[in-house]
Amino acid sequence: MEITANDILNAKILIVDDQEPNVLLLEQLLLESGYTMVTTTMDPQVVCDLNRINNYDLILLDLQMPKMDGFEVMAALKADHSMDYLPVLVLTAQPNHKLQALQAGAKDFISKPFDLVEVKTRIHNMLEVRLLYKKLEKNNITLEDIVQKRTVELTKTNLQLGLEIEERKKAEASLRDTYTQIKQLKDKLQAENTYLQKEVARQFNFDEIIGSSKLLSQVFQKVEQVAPMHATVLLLGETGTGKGVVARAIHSRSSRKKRPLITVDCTTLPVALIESELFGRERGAFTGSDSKQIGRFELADGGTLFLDEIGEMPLEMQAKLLRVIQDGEFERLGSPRTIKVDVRIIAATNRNLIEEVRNGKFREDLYYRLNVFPITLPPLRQRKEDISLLVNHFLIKFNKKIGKQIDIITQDALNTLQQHQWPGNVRELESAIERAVILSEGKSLQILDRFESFDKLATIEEPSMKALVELEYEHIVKVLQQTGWRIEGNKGAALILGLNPSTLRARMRKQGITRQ
Ligand SMILES: Nc1ncnc2c1ncn2[C@@H]1O[C@H](COP(=O)(O)OP(=O)(O)OP(=O)(O)O)[C@@H](O)[C@H]1O
Repeated sequence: MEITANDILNAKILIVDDQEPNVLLLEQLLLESGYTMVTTTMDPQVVCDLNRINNYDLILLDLQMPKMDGFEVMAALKADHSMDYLPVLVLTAQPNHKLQALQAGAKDFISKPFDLVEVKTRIHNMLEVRLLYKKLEKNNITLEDIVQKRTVELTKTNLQLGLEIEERKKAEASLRDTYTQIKQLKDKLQAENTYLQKEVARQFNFDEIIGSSKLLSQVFQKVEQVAPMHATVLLLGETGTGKGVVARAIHSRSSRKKRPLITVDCTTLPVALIESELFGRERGAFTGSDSKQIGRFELADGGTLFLDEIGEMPLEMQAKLLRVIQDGEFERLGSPRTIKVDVRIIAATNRNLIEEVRNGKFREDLYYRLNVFPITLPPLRQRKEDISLLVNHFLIKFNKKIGKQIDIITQDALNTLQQHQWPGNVRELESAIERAVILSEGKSLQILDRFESFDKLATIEEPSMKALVELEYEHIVKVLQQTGWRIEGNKGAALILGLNPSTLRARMRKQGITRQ
C-alpha cells in the first residue's frame, strides 16, 4: 500500500483565513508546488458545509478570525464528526495558541509569518499520513465487506450442513432400525434353519446314513437301542448296503466314542498274518518278524473293534477269536503273557452265516457269540424310496469333489435309477452318481443307460440246474472276461457283481479263479 506523489498532489485542500494576502500566498505556494485541488475561503462559517460537500484531505485553518475563530471551526467540525481523521493544520502567530489548538483537535500548526519550506513540508507529510489512513480505511471496509460476505456464505453453508447432518442422522437411525429388523429376521431364520436342519437330520440322516424308508428306520431304531450297550452286534446284509456306516454310527453313539473304532477287513488280511494283526507279536515271534507289533485288539482297548467280512475268517482263527470275545483275553504271538482288553465287537458279513455253519465253514459257537444283536441292512431294491435322497446326497458330495454344479435331477433320470435292481446296493448307486456327475454337462444329471446290461447279467442263466458254487464260479469268470479282468473301479467286475473288490478277490481265491 503505497501513496504516490500524484496521490498527494491530487489531494483536496481547503485554506481558511480572513486575511486575503495570507490566502493568496498559501494558494500560490500550493499551486506552484503542483497541488491541483486547492480551495480557499475567507468565511469560516462555511467550512463545515464545504467540508461536507468536498470531503477535504487537509484544512489550513487560521485561528484568529472575527466572525468565528479557528477553535470554533474545529468545534463545529468535531460536532459534524469530521475531525476524527481530517487533518487540520492551524496557522497562528500566537505561540500560546499552539497547545490549545492541538487540544482542540488540530493535528499540527504553522507559525506565522510562514516559513515556506516548512509549510510545504508539513502539508506534504500530513497529506501522506491522511491518504494512508484513507487507503487503510478503504481496505478495511473492503476487508470487512469480504469478511461479512464470507460470514454470510459460511453461515448459510453451516445451516445447510446442519440440515444435512440432521437428515443423515435420521437416515442412519432408520438404517439402524432396518438393520436391527434384518438382524432379528436373520436370527429367526437361522434359528428356523437350524431347527429345520435338525428336523431333516432327524428324518433323513442318521449320522452319515441317508434314508427315510420304513425298513431303514427300523435299522435306525435298533442302532439307537443297542449303541449305548456293550453288546456285540452282528451286521448282516448284502454288499454295499451300509454295514460299515452303521458300525460307525453304533460306535459314535456309544460311550466308547472318544476311544478308537478299529476296523479289520478279514478279506484283505493274508491268512498268515491275521493272528499277528489281531493279537500282536513280540520281536522275533517268527522268522522275519524283527519288530514288536501291537495287535488291533490292543489298539481297540476301551473302544470298538469292527470285524468286517467276518465270514472270510479262517476256521483256526475263529477259535482264537471266540476266546477273546468270551473272556477278553489273548496272548501276543511269541509271548506267554496274557493280555486283557475291554473291546466291543461289531462284526459284519454279507454271507449267510447259518449256511456257512451248516457247511462247516463257520464255527457254530462263534456264530452264537456274534449273533447277540443282529441287524440286517435291507438291500436298496427293497427301499427304493431312499433312492432320491441318496442321489441328492451323493450329488452334493460329488459336485463338491469334482467341482461341478449339477442341481437338476429329472423325473426320467430318477425313474431310470429307481427301475434298476442295484445288486451292489448303495455303493453301486454312489459309483453310478459319481460317474454321472463326471460325464454330465450343464446343470442336469445325465444317467448312463448301462444298468440294463447289469440287470441282464444278473438274470442270466437259470440257476436251478447247477450247484450254487458252480454257478458263482461261472458267473464271476464271465464278468471278469467282460471287464478284461479288471476288478476295481467303475468298469470293474466288482461293481457289476455288486461286490466289494476285496470280497471279489476273496471269492476268486476261494474258487481258485485266476486270469485265463
Ligand atoms: N444309507 C446310506 N447313506 C449314505 N451312504 C451310504 C448308505 N449306505 C451305504 N452308504 C455308502 O455306500 C458305500 C458302501 O457302504 P458300506 O461300505 O458301509 O457297505 P457294506 O455293507 O459294509 O459293504 P460290504 O459288505 O461290501 O463291505 C459307502 O461309501 C457308504 O458310505
